[in-house]
Amino acid sequence: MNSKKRAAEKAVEYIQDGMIVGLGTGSTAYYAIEKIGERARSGLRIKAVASSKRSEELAKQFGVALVPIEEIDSIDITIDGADEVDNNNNLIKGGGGALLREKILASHSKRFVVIIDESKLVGKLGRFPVPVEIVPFASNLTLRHLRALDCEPRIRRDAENVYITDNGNMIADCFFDIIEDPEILSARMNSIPGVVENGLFSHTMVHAVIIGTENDTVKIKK
Ligand SMILES: O=C[C@H](O)[C@H](O)[C@H](O)COP(=O)(O)O
Repeated sequence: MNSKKRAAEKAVEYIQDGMIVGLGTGSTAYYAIEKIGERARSGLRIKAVASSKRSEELAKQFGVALVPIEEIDSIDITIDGADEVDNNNNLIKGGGGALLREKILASHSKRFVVIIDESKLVGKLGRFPVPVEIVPFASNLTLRHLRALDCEPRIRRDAENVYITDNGNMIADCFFDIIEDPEILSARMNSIPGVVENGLFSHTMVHAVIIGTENDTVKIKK
């Protein structure tokens, strides 16, 4: 079993009967959704909300019952991947373009469990570009504001076309070197008119990080 799958399956052990479960997005979250489907077929009764159209499709494919997000008040547990995790459990997310819905789910979750393999661990964030969801209107001007934060922003493209999120927006991937203070940077980014949300997730949201290792085990970092 690969390390992403190992981390995902460990996280799914936290799910209990009757819970509302947030489904993350990406190649690691895929294994979690698959495992939840397996447990549902063996009798686990849960309802799920998805952080992307892709994860919604996967849930249907694996037989995970979905509930419209408008019908819930809170989420018991959300299980999701990350692109980078620093020493303090701050995250960069959104490599798969789902950061806005993911952050909404995470912020309403009693437990937000992050599943990664060891390659995602860093001392300080910044090796991976910070994805920032921006509205298409005046995106050139929004990029100017982002550039003033000492990064090189690039509009994400999907082969020939500009990548469009599930919310109809664009993603600016912002290349930094090292991010010294993710909380301050996140606040600065979100104060720019035209920015909808950014992919920096504060450690204060994170209940645990489950790391699948190469040698058949998982480590849990709190
Ligand atoms: O938008 C996508 C998400 O934030 C993913 O959770 C993140 O990019 C990690 O994805 P993966 O598990 O495929 O590395």
